[in-house]
Amino acid sequence: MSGVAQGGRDDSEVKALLPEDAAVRLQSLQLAQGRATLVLDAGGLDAAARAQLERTVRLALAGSVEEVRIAMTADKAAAAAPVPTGPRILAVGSGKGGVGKSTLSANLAVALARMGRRVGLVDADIYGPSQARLLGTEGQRATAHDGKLVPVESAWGVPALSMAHLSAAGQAIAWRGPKISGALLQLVDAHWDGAEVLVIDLPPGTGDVQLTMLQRCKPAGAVIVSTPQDLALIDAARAVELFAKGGVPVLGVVENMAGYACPHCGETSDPFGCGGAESAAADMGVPFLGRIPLDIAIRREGDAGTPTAAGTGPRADAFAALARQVAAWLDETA
Ligand SMILES: Nc1ncnc2c1ncn2[C@@H]1O[C@H](COP(=O)(O)OP(=O)(O)OP(=O)(O)O)[C@@H](O)[C@H]1O
Repeated sequence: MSGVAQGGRDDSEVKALLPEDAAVRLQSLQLAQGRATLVLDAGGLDAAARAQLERTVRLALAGSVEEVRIAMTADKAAAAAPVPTGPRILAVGSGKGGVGKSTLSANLAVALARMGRRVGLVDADIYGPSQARLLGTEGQRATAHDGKLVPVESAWGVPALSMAHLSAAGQAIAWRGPKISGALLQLVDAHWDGAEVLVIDLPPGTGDVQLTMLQRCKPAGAVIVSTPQDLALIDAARAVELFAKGGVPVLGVVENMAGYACPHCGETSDPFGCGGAESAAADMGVPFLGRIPLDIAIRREGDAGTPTAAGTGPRADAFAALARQVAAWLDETA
């Protein structure tokens, strides 16, 4: 479907504004609400050349659209070929950082495992991995076999792979270069033998890792995490849009850090507001998957590597309720 930019310009007119070096690298262009989102093939370009390409595109489109978003893929040829993976991939994303996406990914995986599902966990936050800490596997290192990584086992029935598990194994499998996309693919295309679903904890935002995920890993679905604040919800809407445009069904939005139960008096308050994600999900036309309370015990348990979902009580139940919905979706879409 063609979009229309500021001043009534359509896709082809905007494309015509691009300098030739950018036009030949253009993989896709989308126009919506005055915003142009371009995916450019940056194969063979070093960091300086990528920055220069981005500057020329922004300059060329300035005044013609209100906002320009540019994503660069590393390699056109690589982008064409999907990675064959056994398990179905469930991406957990958020537009904004710090909303509890890693905490939610770990607990969702553990809650699914408790229901008897065979689930693995990939920490796609290449530069800021946190799953080794959340699952209590910090001291473990992944091994490699037949050129592929072997995930580490956690105590919660969830095998996992994270950059934090790789320092030794990285050398053993001849790391395929510094590209972040390559790193992600090695985590995904590993020995996930027997797993029916891989939960992937994505870094926040809509950058290289997300694009690699969409183009090469073909997620079966995505869960979006948001806190109740407006700013987080605006970014959540962007994440929903990114997956929807990539043809990935969005299972729905989870509201994290909703409702603070005071550990002293038991009174519940809503420091970040309440209900924002539910109405935002309705606006976005995606299901609302429920609330996870803001509870200091969830942070403590995460820091201690003993995921909340492995325990009992209302906060574990909140993750179990989410896992039931995901399990139902796995069955419906099998
Ligand atoms: N429901 C919750 N109640 C209390 N603390 C929480 C909750 N969810 C997450 N946290 C805490 O908030 C902090 C951020 O969580 P987390 O690292 O999971 O977020 P993230 O979205 O993955 O962050 P990043 O953008 O850095 O990847 C952590 O200290 C975590 O323990």
